[in-house]
Amino acid sequence: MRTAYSPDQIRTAEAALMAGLPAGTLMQRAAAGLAVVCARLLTGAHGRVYGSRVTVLTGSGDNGGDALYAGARLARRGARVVAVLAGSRTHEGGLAALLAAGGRAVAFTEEALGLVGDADLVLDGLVGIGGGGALREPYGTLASATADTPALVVAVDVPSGVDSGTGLVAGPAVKAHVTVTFGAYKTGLFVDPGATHAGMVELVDIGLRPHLPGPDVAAPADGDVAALLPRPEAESDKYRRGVVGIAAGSDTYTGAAVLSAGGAVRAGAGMVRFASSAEPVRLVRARWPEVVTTILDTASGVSLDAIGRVQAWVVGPGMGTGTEAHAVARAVLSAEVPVLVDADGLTIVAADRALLRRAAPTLITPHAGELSRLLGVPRELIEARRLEHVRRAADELGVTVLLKGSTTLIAETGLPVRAITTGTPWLATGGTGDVLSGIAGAFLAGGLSAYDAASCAAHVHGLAARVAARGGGTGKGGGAGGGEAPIAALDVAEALPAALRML
Ligand SMILES: NC(=O)C1=CN([C@@H]2O[C@H](COP(=O)(O)OP(=O)(O)OC[C@H]3O[C@@H](n4cnc5c(N)ncnc54)[C@H](O)[C@@H]3O)[C@@H](O)[C@H]2O)[C@@H](O)CC1
Ligand SMILES: [K+]
Repeated sequence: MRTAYSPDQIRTAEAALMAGLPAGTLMQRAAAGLAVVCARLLTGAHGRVYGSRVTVLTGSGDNGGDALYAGARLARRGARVVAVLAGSRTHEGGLAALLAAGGRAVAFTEEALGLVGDADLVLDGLVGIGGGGALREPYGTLASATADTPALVVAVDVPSGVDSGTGLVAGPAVKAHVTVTFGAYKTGLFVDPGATHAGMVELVDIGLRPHLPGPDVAAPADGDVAALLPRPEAESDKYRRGVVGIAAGSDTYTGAAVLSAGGAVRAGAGMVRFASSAEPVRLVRARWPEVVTTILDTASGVSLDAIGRVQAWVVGPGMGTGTEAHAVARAVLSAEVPVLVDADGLTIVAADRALLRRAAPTLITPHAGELSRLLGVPRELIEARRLEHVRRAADELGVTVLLKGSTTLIAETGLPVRAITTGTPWLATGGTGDVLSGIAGAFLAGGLSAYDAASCAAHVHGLAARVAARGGGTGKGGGAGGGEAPIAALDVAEALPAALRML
């Protein structure tokens, strides 16, 4: 599991580590690691470090110091290094080291701005974990210039303009190809929009690990998900593997039902029971003959008694928001098993929050718009401050929350937020969320906690989308020349077995 920490956690750990070391040791460790990565990138792109052009954007804090010492190391290997001094102060030791190694330094001017475009590699040492709010000038202008340069852009610790504690970008920000971060990952590198600005993130060990507390955010890798997933054993039967109930679809919206059921079937549920009105039941039976279906008669009040035992429920996709749908949601949420609420189910609980007051675990899977209705907060604010709002939703609603997005976030009170980055932009298409609900429902029924079921489902869903976009599933999303192509939601369900085999 890759783990990330808030700037306060990092500073506390650094203080503890520094207490036992000569002054400046950590900065030297950081700069050495940074220079190694830069040298490797330059060698990869141009065959050598010697003669390459490096521009160091230098702010007034220690982030600038790291960049200057790394610039000095590159200058000693023959790189032509120029530092653009953008701050009101400059790290003295770092500047002296750069000049002694044959580098140059210039003040910020229009001309200096040209050095961003003329470099082979730009090192962003404007601000690190000490940054706050939108970048002031001239930092903002320099950060914007990194978007247009043909150079490799390497951010020092954090891309300047990205809030290291939240991933928030409040103005111009450096868009890096690679971010070299020190000691531990910073939360803002895992959460969009910060994660996108960071590019590939490389961690340089400076000895911080023994001093770190429990993480702020954690990003599971394939192996972590594989270890969590329920695997059938010799004595497993369909009941032990987990029976998931799905209450989804309506005579108006039938597709969501087929997709949610498909997600559950392909993710390995022992059995899927499906309950809805006649038309979605007919279509689910036609597409997934292994699903056991029940036509719900809502005329005389909803009862789930005839459906048989389930270990978890999924409620909401395509079910509508009328009186009958409300009655179904109420019946499902009064069951004493874990329940996943999605889509129309979220609209229903937004209007009747009391439905979420229950003893068994509840997982909700909103996108930013649905969370906006649940919290009464504008959608744009949720998009900009995803971490804050996913946590707030978990605390306020007392449930596990999976917030969909380019990085999916999962929050439960008292636990690190999980960040899932396996997705692809091709996933932003209608119906993929319905597939996710089925996958997570299958994992809940298989015995995972809501937190782990949500994390594993989002991870596997993202992998399946990638497989499908490359044409590797049985879906029809095959891209020419090994590239990626658009996918349909059912392709994601069909690619699940291939994705699970990859773990
Ligand atoms: N503390 C440590 O032990 C270590 C720190 N290291 C480096 O030190 C960095 C932190 O250094 P600092 O605490 O000096 O802080 P930074 O260098 O990250 O930034 C602080 C400076 O930026 C200015 N600033 C803040 N927000 C700004 C904005 N929006 N626009 C323009 N200027 C802004 C501040 O006025 C201050 O001068 C880390 O990110 C890392 O790069 C590393 O050398 C490893 C060891
Ligand atoms: K930086």
